[in-house]
Amino acid sequence: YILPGTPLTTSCKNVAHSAISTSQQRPRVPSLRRSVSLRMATSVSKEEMTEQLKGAKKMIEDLIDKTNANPIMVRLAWHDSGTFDASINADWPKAGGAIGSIRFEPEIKHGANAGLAGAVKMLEPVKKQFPAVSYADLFQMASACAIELAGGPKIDMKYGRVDAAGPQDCSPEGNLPDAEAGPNGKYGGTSGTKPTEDTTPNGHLRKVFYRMGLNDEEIVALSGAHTLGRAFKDRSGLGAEKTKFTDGSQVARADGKAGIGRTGGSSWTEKWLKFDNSYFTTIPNKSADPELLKLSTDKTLFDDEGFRPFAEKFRDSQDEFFKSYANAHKKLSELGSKFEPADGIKI
Ligand code: HEM
Repeated sequence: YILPGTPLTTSCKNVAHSAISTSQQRPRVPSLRRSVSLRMATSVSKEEMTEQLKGAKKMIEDLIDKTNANPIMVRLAWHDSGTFDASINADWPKAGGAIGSIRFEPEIKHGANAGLAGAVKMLEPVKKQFPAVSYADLFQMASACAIELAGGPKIDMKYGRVDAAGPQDCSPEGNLPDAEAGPNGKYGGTSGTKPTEDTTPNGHLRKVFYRMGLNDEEIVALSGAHTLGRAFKDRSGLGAEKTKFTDGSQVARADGKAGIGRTGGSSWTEKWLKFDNSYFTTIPNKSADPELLKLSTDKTLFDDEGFRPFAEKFRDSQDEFFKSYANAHKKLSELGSKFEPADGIKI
């Protein structure tokens, strides 16, 4: 499932003063005249880029509202950025991260990414209509919009991410976390940029997230994204075919409207299209409905001494959760990204 790069836009307003190249490699040509004309063919002004970003945001918001695709957009963005390895000092984009490489084979075919090709496909019409916006930006934008639309915190996003150019920029398989141990009793493995193998879920989570440069508070806060969404048998193999919360019989949306998209799977929370702190109130609740999902990597947030203070804080205060989540999400959304212009674009 290869999604080829979209042709570069040809708008040339204000190139001289605030040009943003949509290509990573500036052509090296001897004549100034030729250089300018080439740049004009591959660049858009900051103003034009801002307009395209705003247009893309509006289109994404409509798309998510219509399809209830909030959870899968959050998962798509996280699986693009979560490959980052902070210890790799080689040239961009060798360290992985939020670079849009998930749209290419082999990355989109990694086991952890099962189901995400459909999410990339949903965003293709947006890319077509706003071609100057990178895939890396589209993925991260869709996630931030999804959270906000579901009632979650506003995330201080910036845009202008440069896209990975091709399959050669894909991360190796094995950088994302496992929710349960494999048949050998171990989580993770040795195939990613760094081994993440561990016999415990907390040890495994730390190996994965510390590799990204994230800390315990950020691990716990980001895990709270499971307040949205479901696990599916035909993707991760986890959860049930369906539950009373996912069969379409109950309202899951934050605004009380009907509609869940595809039925089935197991959710972590009852209202799994609403972003709130119910993940943290449900996981430790022994009398929570048994049809709700509690994976080993969820339960460890209340068992591990380093994680527990944060998990309890987020259980007791949705405000604290939202504050911490918004900061951690912003950081996650920028891991490994290269921005043009370097300080990004706010819309
Ligand atoms: C802490 C380690 C994590 C593990 C082990 C984990 C594992 C999983 C698994 C097994 C699924 C089910 C996938 C499927 O069957 O379709 C899932 C879904 C999901 N994950 Fe995570 N995840 C983790 C962290 C995160 C983070 C950091 C985020 C976002 C910030 C996130 C967001 C989501 C969302 C929104 C879904 C629901 C997707 C849907 O409904 O289509 N997860 N996760």
